[in-house]
Amino acid sequence: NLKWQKNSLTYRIENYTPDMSVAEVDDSIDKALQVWAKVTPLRFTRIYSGIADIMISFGRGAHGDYYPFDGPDGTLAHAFAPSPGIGGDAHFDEDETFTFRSNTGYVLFMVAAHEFGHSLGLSHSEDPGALMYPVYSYSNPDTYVLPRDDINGIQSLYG
Ligand SMILES: CC(C)C[C@H](C(=O)NO)C(=O)N[C@@H](CC(N)=O)C(=O)NCc1cccc(N)c1
Ligand SMILES: [Ca+2]
Ligand SMILES: [Zn+2]
Ligand SMILES: [Zn+2]
Repeated sequence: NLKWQKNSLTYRIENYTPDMSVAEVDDSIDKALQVWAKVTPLRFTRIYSGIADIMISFGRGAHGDYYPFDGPDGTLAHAFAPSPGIGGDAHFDEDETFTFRSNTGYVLFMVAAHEFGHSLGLSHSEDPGALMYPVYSYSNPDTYVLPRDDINGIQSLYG
């Protein structure tokens, strides 16, 4: 499945990382989804039980799928392309240190925004300035603007 066949998607935060407060995780996830909602007709609704399109969880090592995490650094998170079941789900490696706003550790907002690009059907970009570039880089979440390459990518799917 290249993309979601609906514009209204649900998400559920299944568990939390001890690195940040609940409010900071909630805010990071919400802002990361808004990055994509701002430039598409997509709308995200949070649910607190049952199965959401985008199930969000933190885990370490083997965590229930065929893609075990690898300890600190390396893979920070992964997400599955649109499809029923695990499609859209985003998993974050608990062996990383996630932060809210500081640039020590990985800013959860940045990692989540990247992962949700995958959840919506985007693959990696070769543009080093793109959010979907394979390698993490820090940007201030309060002033973050989605790069043109990513806008073009997501609007080619949902524009
Ligand atoms: C082969 C994949 C499972 C790698 C994995 C990824 O791309 N997940 O979406 C990943 O965690 N890549 C690291 C690569 C690295 N350690 O620098 C990453 O930072 N990806 C997340 C990320 C976050 C924010 C921005 C960007 N550009 C990339
Ligand atoms: Ca890791
Ligand atoms: Zn996983
Ligand atoms: Zn990625």
